[in-house]
Amino acid sequence: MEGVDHLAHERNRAQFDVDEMKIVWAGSRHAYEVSDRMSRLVANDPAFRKDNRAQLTRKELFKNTLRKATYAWKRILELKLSEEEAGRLRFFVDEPAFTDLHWGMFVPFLKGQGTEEQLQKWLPLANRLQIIGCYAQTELGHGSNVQGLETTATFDPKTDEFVIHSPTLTSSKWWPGGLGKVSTHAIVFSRLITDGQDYGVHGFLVQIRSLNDHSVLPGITIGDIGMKFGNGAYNTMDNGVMHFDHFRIPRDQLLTRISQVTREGKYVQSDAPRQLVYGTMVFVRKAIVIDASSALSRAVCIATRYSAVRRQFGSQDGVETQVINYKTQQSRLFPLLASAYAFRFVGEWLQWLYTDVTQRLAASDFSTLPEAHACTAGLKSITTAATADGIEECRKLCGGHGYLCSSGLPELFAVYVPACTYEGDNVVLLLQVARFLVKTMSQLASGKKPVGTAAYMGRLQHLMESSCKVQKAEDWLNPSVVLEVFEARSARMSVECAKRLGEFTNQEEGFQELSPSLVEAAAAYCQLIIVSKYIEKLQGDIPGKGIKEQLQILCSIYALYTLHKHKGDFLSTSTITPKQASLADDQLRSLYSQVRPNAIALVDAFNYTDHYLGSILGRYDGNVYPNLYDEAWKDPLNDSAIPDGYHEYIKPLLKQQLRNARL
Ligand SMILES: CCCCCCCCCCCCCCCCCCCCCC(=O)SCCNC(=O)CCNC(=O)[C@H](O)C(C)(C)COP(=O)(O)OP(=O)(O)OC[C@H]1O[C@@H](n2cnc3c(N)ncnc32)[C@H](O)[C@@H]1OP(=O)(O)O
Ligand SMILES: Cc1cc2nc3c(=O)[nH]c(=O)nc-3n(C[C@H](O)[C@H](O)[C@H](O)COP(=O)(O)OP(=O)(O)OC[C@H]3O[C@@H](n4cnc5c(N)ncnc54)[C@H](O)[C@@H]3O)c2cc1C
Repeated sequence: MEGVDHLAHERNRAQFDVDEMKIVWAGSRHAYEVSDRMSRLVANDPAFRKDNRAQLTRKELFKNTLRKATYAWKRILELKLSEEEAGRLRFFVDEPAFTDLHWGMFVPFLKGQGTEEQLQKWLPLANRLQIIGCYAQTELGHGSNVQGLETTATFDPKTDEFVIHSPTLTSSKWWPGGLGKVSTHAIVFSRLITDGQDYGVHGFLVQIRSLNDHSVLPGITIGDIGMKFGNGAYNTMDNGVMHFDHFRIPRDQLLTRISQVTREGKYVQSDAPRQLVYGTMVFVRKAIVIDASSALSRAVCIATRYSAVRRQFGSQDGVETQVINYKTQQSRLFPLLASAYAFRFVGEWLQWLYTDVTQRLAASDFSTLPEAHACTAGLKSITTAATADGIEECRKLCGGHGYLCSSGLPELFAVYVPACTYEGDNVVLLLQVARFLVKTMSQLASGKKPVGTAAYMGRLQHLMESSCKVQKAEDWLNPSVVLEVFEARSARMSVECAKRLGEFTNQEEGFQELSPSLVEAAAAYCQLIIVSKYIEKLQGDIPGKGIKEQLQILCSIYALYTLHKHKGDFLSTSTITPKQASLADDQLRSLYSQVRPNAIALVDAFNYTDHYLGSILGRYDGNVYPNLYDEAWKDPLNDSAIPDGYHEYIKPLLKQQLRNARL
């Protein structure tokens, strides 16, 4: 029954204007129009077909990715797309490729660390893809510990060059995407050594392959690091290994916005903090938070549509029940739907914070850098962990069919999970947030007023003594009650950690010992940010029929579900009583019932094409079964009724059994 909308009855139940919600989700009418246009452009072009990825060998897969990435670039030039349009086009092509690292890390690092002269030389080449760059920071022996990197860049005043060298096996660059087979250039993080002194890690621009025949330059060894988790998935990317043997580059290829080496070999540092060398990581972590809402919403869209199509067990009128009507299904699915919206809005805020800090840095105001680092690191950690778990939960919500590649969920999971590791392991990043909190607490004692997301710490005494006012379930719908409860829980966990840290004579030893609790306090702070930014968003003007009401319901679900999941924190800090926790659960159930009639429309608001979703279970028209059935026959195993290997293995086996039976 092609052409029939099996979910039409669900769409007719919606109590809000879906088209207006699409604009809220996209961030603005302009952003919506760009996304909508780019997603259709990709979906309607057969060159971007992706449904066969799981069946391709690594070599076929990789070549196919090169074809798509270069074709996408050709279309970008032909259509004269803006930077924004080009970014959205690449997003909807939905295939990790060398271009992600070129545009996502190489170019931003150049822009952030290069001087005007360096930008004039390199940026036009990079912007026209006349050179292709990657970001070579991580090594075989060190990833998290950036200060522990071993590659050296030793200045040779005789030739006015840096000598890039990998002194050990563990100093080999290991993981950079785009390095293995494609990039012509790399940002290579190396320890700067001049005049016998080691000045720590700096970024160097290094040409690694010939621009004539793509051969690796003499003195460098490069390869791909091998297959990664899942079929298809992230194997479209050539994550690479690179070893240097005294490879020479000109002195002006040290990217020198924060420090320089003079012709004589003197190291000169600017006034800017050296942490600015980590600036690209802040930029990408912010992008990863926004990306988390995309990945989670995609999985939720599939699971929600399929849950409305799927029926199991009878009901009184003889029609089987849609699985979306089971309270357990709702209690697993709707918090993920709410989280997708919550991550979207915190991502919007993070974008604002990033723009703000960038403008301040340009004016040599470094005061908000620690907060920007803590927020990007912490929110990257919380949102990627919840999204990875959420995608897997969506697979389970789709029962057996969720395990088929044609559901789109296995590949989405395999592509997504490394987000918990890349751009900073999630635990390592939460420990950075914990350091920020401990520092903020200690500065309180010296009278420094906390600002931004830590401003609530200024009301510490009140938050330590306040008691939650909830008496009935509906009281949990009051945003100021919810906000204060999250503030009190976060403040009390931080105070408890600080108090216990004070019992150690050696602070660093105490930090190591208490790190599991510190990570929990850091997570509480990040969840508070997500809840508070969502509440702030609702205080603004949000036009459109029923839009604000739906967003309020989802905000309450995100907050109360988070409270439910971390009940132990709220109870052990005496922020709420067991009775209040149980009232929160009552309120949650009631909220789930309010989401139910709007569920399909709320996922339609993501405006994903069937091409982007890549899922038979998540099809817009809900016509799942015939398509699932047809898809099975396309598997190469079904090319013939008798499989390869029958004559070799199965036939002799059956013959043997027959002989044994006769004996
Ligand atoms: C590309 C995407 C775009 C695509 C675009 C296409 C469009 C599609 C859009 C989709 C987009 C997404 C898609 C994703 C695809 C991704 C592909 C995979 C990419 C993966 C790339 C990578 O994977 S690339 C390697 C990343 N590798 C790390 O991530 C190492 C972690 N490890 C550290 O990050 C540090 O090493 C660690 C721990 C802080 C300790 O640093 P440390 O040793 O120096 O130690 P300390 O703790 O002592 O820190 C000393 C002081 O620095 C302060 N500080 C520290 N960091 C700071 C910072 N960043 N900014 C400011 N301040 C900072 C700190 O707060 C202290 O401040 P204070 O002294 O005042 O207290
Ligand atoms: C798909 C993918 C793409 C990548 N792309 C790039 C790229 O383009 N360029 C690039 O340079 N790198 C890249 N990386 C590397 C990535 O950034 C690192 O793997 C990441 O930063 C984690 O570092 P690690 O591997 O050293 O983990 P480790 O630090 O070795 O982590 C191992 C375990 O130790 C724990 N741990 C480590 N330190 C501490 C601590 N201080 N306290 C408590 N626990 C700790 C961690 O929590 C983790 O459980 C990529 C990685 C992946 C998976």
